[in-house]
Amino acid sequence: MSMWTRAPGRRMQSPCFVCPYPPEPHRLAKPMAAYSTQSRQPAWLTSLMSDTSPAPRLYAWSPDNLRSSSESNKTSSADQSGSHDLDHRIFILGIGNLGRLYASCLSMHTPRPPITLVVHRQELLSQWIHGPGLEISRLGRLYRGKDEFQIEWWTEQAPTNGPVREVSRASKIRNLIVATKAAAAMPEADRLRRYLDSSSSVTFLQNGMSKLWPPYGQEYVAKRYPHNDAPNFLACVTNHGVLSEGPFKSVHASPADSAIGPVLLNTTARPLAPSVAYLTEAIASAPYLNARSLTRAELWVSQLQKLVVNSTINPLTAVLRCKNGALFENPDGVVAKVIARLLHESSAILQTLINHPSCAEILTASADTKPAQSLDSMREELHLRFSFTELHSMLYDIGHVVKDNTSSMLQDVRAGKSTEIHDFNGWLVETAEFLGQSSSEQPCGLDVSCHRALIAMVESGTVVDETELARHLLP
Ligand SMILES: CC(C)(CO)[C@@H](O)C(=O)[O-]
Repeated sequence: MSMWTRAPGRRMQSPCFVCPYPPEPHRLAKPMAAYSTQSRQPAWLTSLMSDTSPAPRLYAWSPDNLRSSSESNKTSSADQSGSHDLDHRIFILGIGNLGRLYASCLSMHTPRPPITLVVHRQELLSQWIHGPGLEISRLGRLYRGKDEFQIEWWTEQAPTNGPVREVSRASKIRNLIVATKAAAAMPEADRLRRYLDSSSSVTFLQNGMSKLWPPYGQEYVAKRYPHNDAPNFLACVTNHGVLSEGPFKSVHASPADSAIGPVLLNTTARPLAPSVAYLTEAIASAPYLNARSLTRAELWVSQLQKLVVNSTINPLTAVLRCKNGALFENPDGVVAKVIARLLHESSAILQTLINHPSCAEILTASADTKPAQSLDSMREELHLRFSFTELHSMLYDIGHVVKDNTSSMLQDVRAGKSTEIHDFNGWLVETAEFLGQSSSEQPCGLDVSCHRALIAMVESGTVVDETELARHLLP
């Protein structure tokens, strides 16, 4: 059983959360009314919609476009990725830690699917040409892969040297994994809309809640794909701890597990695109990924649980500048007290959220393939799962598994990159505000003061020791 579905006793083995394998996602996700954590349109959607220009034509630069013309005459790597293999080709956009992990695991399938890595800078193409390829060390063994992959850089600028090809040879991409940082994920997927349609499956790997949960997924799709030709959107929850050691090189420091499930499928296309099952199965059965497929409701719950982990471990390790395991060393210390405060706030938010009317349809969406379970009993189970005690023991279990890793947020701050604090703690704060505003009977005053203070610390680049942490975050 996945660490994320650890259950109080056997209660979570109820029909609602037992996942049939392989999945039947097309029967699970139906268009539904809304769940939103905001009453206004979110900034990411406003920003995408403010761009009314047509979807850009994009060119796929390959190493052949950087080599001299005599060299590129000798090579034909760009020609290998013809449109004939599109049904099986998996494009991975963003080759950071998670992109590397998924690419390496997918490449270990027998037979190996064709895989194209898509980098976001021309410089990375040059580095790839001269480097050893993708390297991941795991449990003392080194995985190395170069010929296993095609590599491309996608840009509006046509190459001036070598073959001039459009992305996916101007056909529709069938299988796309978006492995960028959270803030770039929707803008990147949106930029590719010329190459996506109902035959496409787009799987997001980012931590945090998917932006395409109702209602904004439907709103986005209605605006960008007005002819019912939207791609199918899926997401993964990744619990592995991966540490970057430079471009294309990572340590799989804490092997754990992953899950994949549907967020928003195009059910107007009948039959559902084969890419949904193909990509789901490719990920669910990839060596070393230890992944499984989830129903839509399970994915939503799993993302919420992972959010609790990321909104606790990531910012605390960022401000304390420590490895994950250091947070859990002293069960009576200051850090343990701060963790408890954060978890009390998170627990209250999630327990209120699951009782909000807008969540009913997400929770009941899988009922068509399973023996009926009443919404009330599902809520009762989730109430228990999101209790302080359950979240606390889940976090400490995970903390143990990923103790040797350096959190993605600490890696980001050390590399001078922006963090995902708004996608984690920020989401919780916004959700608490939404629940406070929309509660008609009695206003629920959800305390988010510890999450708020932690956001401010991360945003201002504050680094503290335990004494100062207590001063900032304990009453
Ligand atoms: C599980 C996790 C906290 C391990 O470091 C990871 O999600 C991360 O670093 O973001």
